[in-house]
Amino acid sequence: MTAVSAATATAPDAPLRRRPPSTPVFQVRDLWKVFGPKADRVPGSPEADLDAAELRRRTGCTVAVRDVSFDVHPGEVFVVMGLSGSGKSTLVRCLTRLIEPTDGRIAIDGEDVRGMDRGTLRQLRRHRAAMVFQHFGLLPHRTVLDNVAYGLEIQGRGRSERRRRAAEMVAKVGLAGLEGRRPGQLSGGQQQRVGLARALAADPEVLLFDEPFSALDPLIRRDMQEEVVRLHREEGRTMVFITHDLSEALRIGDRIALMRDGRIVQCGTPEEIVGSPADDYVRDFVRDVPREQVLTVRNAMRPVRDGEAGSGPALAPGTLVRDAIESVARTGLPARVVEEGRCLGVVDHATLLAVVAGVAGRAAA
Ligand SMILES: Nc1ncnc2c1ncn2[C@@H]1O[C@H](COP(=O)(O)OP(=O)(O)OP(=O)(O)O)[C@@H](O)[C@H]1O
Repeated sequence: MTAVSAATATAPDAPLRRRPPSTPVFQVRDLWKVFGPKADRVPGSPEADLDAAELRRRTGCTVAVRDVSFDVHPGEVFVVMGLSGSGKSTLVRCLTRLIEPTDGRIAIDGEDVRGMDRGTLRQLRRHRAAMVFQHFGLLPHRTVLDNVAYGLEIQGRGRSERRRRAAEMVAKVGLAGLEGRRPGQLSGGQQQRVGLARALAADPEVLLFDEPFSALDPLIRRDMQEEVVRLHREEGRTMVFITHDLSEALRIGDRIALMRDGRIVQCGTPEEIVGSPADDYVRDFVRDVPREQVLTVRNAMRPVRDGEAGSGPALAPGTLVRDAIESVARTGLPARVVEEGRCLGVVDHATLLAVVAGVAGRAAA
């Protein structure tokens, strides 16, 4: 079984920067990462538009990230999703220059990352944007508590503070009572939780997860996804999460960047990606998603007809179609979509079925 952990540690007096409220945590503009000889000649050149095999044949280079721009907002779970080889890991490693970008701009809290010297970068990775890897073992001879405290130890925190904070984090991830065990005495899911607690103990502003749960069996995986969502709700910490699993992305993401061949082909909320795919590739990607579990009544409703505004159950615009189906089935009446006392529209059997059948736009027309 694998475990997660985080790059942690720094001097105890390191400055923790606080950004003005509206500044994105990460701002990425026109970012390229090209592997191979003379890589810096590729971005923006005619060769950059060649297909991967031809580019490799002519230049020996691979474009892993291709002219990518996006923002990560404070407090959101931003998911980078795509098939194997689409560039997810390279992109996220570029954010803290674990991989050196070839071209483009990256800012954290408005501060230029590409201009940072080595010391500042180390601070960045340890304090501000900690990476939680899938294959990053816990220390086998240390207890759960000491594993969680490890990052704080390297940060130079005092023993009592370390133990207090580590115990807090162990409880937070649901492992209270197991503090004295060693990693080998834990299940895979429990080991993941230790890794998560270790990352949280260091209190980074952003957690960067690289497929942390992909080696777990489906039930434990689901458990860990819920754990991440819960921690996110409780703490409001910004998270960037890589996955190749669409259902995982839809479950945990506030927004999803869908990558293909190094490009972001669509960036939006789960509802935008499933409800309004940007092209045939995205449409194909989300074809099998149960739409009623992602789309809300705001996008399913039709205009109100005479006499409807005062009857039927009232639903908030953000209600999932799945839940609206239950209301309509239970009452036998069309449901009103109500916001601040105003009826915005109505969902009835036909509009809800149209969502399930994937013909919602056509039915509303
Ligand atoms: N060090 C490297 N040298 C050359 N090419 C690389 C290097 N690292 C990655 N690549 C290539 O860059 C592309 C993107 O790889 P990357 O690992 O970022 O994709 P990914 O979407 O994270 O894939 P996976 O889900 O399999 O981890 C791939 O074509 C890969 O072969």
